[in-house]
Amino acid sequence: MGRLQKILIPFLGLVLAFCFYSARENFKPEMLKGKRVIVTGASTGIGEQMAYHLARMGAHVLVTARTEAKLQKVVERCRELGAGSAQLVSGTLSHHTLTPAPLLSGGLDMLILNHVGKSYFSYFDGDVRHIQKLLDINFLSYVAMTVSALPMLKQSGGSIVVVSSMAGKVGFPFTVPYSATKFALDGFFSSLRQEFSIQNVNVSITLCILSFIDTESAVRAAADVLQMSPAPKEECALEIIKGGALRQREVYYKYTLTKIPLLLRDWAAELTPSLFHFRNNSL
Ligand SMILES: NC(=O)C1=CN([C@@H]2O[C@H](COP(=O)(O)OP(=O)(O)OC[C@H]3O[C@@H](n4cnc5c(N)ncnc54)[C@H](OP(=O)(O)O)[C@@H]3O)[C@@H](O)[C@H]2O)C=CC1
Ligand SMILES: C[C@H](CCC(=O)O)[C@H]1CC[C@H]2[C@@H]3C(=O)C[C@@H]4C[C@H](O)CC[C@]4(C)[C@H]3CC[C@]12C
Repeated sequence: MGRLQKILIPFLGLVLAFCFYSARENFKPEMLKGKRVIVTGASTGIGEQMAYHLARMGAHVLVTARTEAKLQKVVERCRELGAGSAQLVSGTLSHHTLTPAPLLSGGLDMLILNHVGKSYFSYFDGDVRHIQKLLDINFLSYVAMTVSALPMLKQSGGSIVVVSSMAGKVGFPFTVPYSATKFALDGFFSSLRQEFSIQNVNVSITLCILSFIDTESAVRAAADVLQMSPAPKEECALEIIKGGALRQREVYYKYTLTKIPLLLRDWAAELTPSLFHFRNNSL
């Protein structure tokens, strides 16, 4: 890396950090009051905490996961915390999943795609079928739910929030299948965001790039191997909601060194529409 880059990259990072953090001060919890929000993967972990934050803000919350008993407890807690309403839909999410109907009868303001299938934190074992299954749960079901929810979100001028990972922006060892699914999310939703911008579709897409978070599944899988402490899931959940409510393109949580060079790549994406000739917003 040249001398100029050694000066430029940290400086750029500081400038962007200022922009990033100053925007967060515009968030007000009342932004979510009365809003209709679906949170997937909300029976535990970050999704469960997002449901509770949304409940405290007075949102109408619909939570999904496979384990109905856990979801029932989350719904009860949401009602105690002041949710406008709290509902659940239980079942496996896969590529043919449609967005849960109950809440959609009244419309939808925010779709938070958060669920994740079980994977391992060790060397890739060559199991292609596992990757196929994980792509279905972690990626294709996100696409299917987005397609199904889009008419409602266009009507409300709503938001899509996609929970991804630093492992979906940078190749880490021991996360090969999982990382492939998270990179796919970046490709699909970052490209879709560019099309929404060209076609003036008033639906925001927020990609959330998370570092190591102290959920039971992640700590169990990786705490012994990693040289870093996991960040709190409660704070992480709130940062995701803030980013979606402020219609930010990307939310990074936690802020780590690997973020700075990534911001340059994010900027590069902004230049892509200028590479095309458009006639009335179409090719
Ligand atoms: N924790 C971390 O360190 C990091 C997490 N992330 C991302 O954050 C998000 C949440 O992670 P985290 O809270 O740790 O995950 P958890 O394992 O704690 O929760 C996963 C959720 O997804 C649900 N789920 C699992 N399989 C399916 C399925 N086939 N269909 C529908 N729902 C399913 C689970 O409920 P049930 O089993 O009842 O279905 C649960 O509610 C994920 O997208 C993850 O990739 C990103 C970076 C770091
Ligand atoms: C070590 C990484 C953070 C480095 C940085 O912030 O600069 C972590 C970033 C993402 C983590 C993985 C992840 O996305 C969740 C997985 C969930 C699994 O259940 C097990 C753990 C993870 C592979 C987790 C491991 C640490 C990260 C790669």
